[in-house]
Amino acid sequence: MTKIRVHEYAKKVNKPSKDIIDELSKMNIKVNNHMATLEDTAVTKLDGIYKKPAQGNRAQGSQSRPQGQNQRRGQSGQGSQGGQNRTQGGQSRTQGGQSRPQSGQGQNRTGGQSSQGGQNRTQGSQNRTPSAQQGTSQAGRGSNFTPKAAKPAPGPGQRGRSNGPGRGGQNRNRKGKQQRPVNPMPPMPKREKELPSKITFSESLTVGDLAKKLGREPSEIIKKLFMLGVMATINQELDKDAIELVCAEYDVEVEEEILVDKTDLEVYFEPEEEAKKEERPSVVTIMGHVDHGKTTLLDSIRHTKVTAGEAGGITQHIGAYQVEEDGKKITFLDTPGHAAFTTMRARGAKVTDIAIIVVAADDGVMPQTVEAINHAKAAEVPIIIAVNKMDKPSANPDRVMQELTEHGLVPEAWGGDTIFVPLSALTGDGIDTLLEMILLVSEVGELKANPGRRAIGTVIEAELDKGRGSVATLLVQDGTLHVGDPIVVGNTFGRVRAMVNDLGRRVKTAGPSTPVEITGLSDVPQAGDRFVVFEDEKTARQIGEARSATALQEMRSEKNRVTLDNLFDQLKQGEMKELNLIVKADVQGTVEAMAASLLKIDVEGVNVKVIHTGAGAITESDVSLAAASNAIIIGFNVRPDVNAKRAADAEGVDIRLHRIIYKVIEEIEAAMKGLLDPEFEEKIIGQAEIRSTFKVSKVGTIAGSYVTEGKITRDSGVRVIREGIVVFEGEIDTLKRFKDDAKEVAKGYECGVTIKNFNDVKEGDIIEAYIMEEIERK
Ligand SMILES: Nc1nc2c(ncn2[C@@H]2O[C@H](COP(=O)(O)OP(=O)(O)OP(=O)(O)O)[C@@H](O)[C@H]2O)c(=O)[nH]1
Repeated sequence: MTKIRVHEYAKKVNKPSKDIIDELSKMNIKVNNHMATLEDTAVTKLDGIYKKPAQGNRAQGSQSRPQGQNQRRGQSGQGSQGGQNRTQGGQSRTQGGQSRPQSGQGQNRTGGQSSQGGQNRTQGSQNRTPSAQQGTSQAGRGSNFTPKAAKPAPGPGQRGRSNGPGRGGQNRNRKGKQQRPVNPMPPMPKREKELPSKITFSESLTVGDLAKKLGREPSEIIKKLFMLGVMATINQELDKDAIELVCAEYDVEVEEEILVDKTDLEVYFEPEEEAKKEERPSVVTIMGHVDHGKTTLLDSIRHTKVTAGEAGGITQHIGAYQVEEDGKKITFLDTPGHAAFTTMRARGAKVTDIAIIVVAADDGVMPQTVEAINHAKAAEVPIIIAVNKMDKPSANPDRVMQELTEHGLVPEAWGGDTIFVPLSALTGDGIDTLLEMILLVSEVGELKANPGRRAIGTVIEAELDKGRGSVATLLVQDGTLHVGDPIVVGNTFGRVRAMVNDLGRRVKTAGPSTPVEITGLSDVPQAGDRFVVFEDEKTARQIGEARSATALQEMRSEKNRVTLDNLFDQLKQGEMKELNLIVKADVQGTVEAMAASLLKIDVEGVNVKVIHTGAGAITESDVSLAAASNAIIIGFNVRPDVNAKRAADAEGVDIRLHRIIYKVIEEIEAAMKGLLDPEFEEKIIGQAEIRSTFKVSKVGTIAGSYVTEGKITRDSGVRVIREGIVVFEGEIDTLKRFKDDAKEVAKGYECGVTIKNFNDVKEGDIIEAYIMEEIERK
């Protein structure tokens, strides 16, 4: 009888593998993970547990979505009865409250204050664990002054006073007023001021400020501090401890307001309460070496799984797509290659839950396979190895396994825990198993999100579309995105005007792990940018505008990227020992040839390192990889696409475009030696129309002209254009306004021009003036 694995058993009894593993550990049967095989005895024991309840579960399970969800719920708190879950949530919230005492307590307090102040306050002080602790420690520390402290131990006193009448908070004001006349003249009137139940501060407060917040004289606070062993003056900044000590004396709750930078989108990515979370599809990235079949695999998965179910659906490449397997969804990021993965990571966005690394069985582990593995490991993302091209006669999966073992990925067949799936992206064989494995790994990962919250997520792709304006594919990572939502995406903002899913269908909402293409943004964001939905458009606009302003500023101040122009300086200053290059060319052969020649460059011990190569246009991912690793991009017979260009400008990444290989090598060598010639770019500054000509002996032909555009300057270069053809190119000899020499003549004015070594000007000719501008060094 063949041994059954944990996950297989789990599937059989319709339970998450994790449950099975837990049960096994209760039975003292040790298993490493869900891939472990089960002894017959273990199976029998498990059967004892699962055979009966399994039925019940199944019945329950079948109500909604299959397995996972129900199981998981069952596991955490018996299913769909929100009540229990919620209770749990409450607990976790309280827990959360410990780290930030405010939240939970704050609620109690506020509620309390308005209604029955006294009671709640008591409750509040019980709750106030952290400060209470401090209170005790302080009491301990300064036990010698406890009696004194007890006197103003104003808490009770205060309470007595304010609550004395036993009426609620609503009387407070009146009470305050009543009290004044009662305590006629004597001490300080402020004494009568009622203590607040709670004060807030951020970072620190001066004694004066604290006094104000407490409605007490600064001298009183200073005295208190003195009794607590802290010598302070009115302008002294008090730290959190001191503030809490003083407030504890007054029995006033303290809340430290953590100053949140509202424009920092990361803030909104704070973890959610567990209770509201539901299972969400996993997000998968496919990586691997060039030509190992990433694209084919992505297409193959998509075609077998999507079009089958969605007859007539025209798949649309929006940068990600979803397929369904076993009734569960899986989201694939459609931009293969770890550059895309790096883009996200370089921006701090953790998008991928599982990395599929494709290795061609006939080619084995290649440099980019290793890179991909390293990327996935660095991101702590579980890896599944897809051993591709199994249909080829030369396929040698054992070799792949062997080679990967050297990189710490040991197949479970050999006692390790890495999942290897042999498949053929071309024929489709093995793809189902791959999808099953993905579901398995995501099940173990317990991926959850709360569809009820406002959406947050990451930009997968974005571009400017002629007709639709800014178009961005967003991956909703938590919450649900709705049409009409006010949204901040990276440094842009807007309202979600329309949403289209990966099947090209218009949708109104998009839940967790769903990719959608949206329009309605004010500008084009960048891949890897975060997005956050806000409660109203005004907030979104404010935050978006603030972010774009800071981004602009940062861009201006950020000049330390390596470029060929500053390369020599950086090398000289010893800032760099290595020159990182990314090489893109039109065909793979050229890429390799170029990379090889570049690696041969040897200038004074500086290492040239080609960190990435590829055939095809320079993409935004190349740029972000360059930005992340301070590299220069070299393009041979290729151009950056629109997004790449924009990203390069924004990130200050140097892209060098060439058509001749030795020029590339020469340029890099020259740059390393500091011999790069300054680069100039022609800039057309104006145009004039010749309206009449005068021959003047000794001077030549003067062109009586009218400046129609821009300006003509004395030192500009000129071209004479006749019927669209350049008939002469040279320099201005003289430029006059009436009789006087002019330095420049602007649009709308007439002038007389003579051109050096050219007298054949004719009426109707156009003089185009240009200057050569040195390109700004980065
Ligand atoms: N025989 C066979 N060929 C395959 C298989 N998968 C992919 N190929 C072929 O391998 C070549 C490269 O496949 P791609 O999917 O373009 O590879 P890639 O990894 O996306 O390549 P890059 O985009 O250049 O990084 C293509 O000619 C595919 O037809 C497979 O399972 N079997």
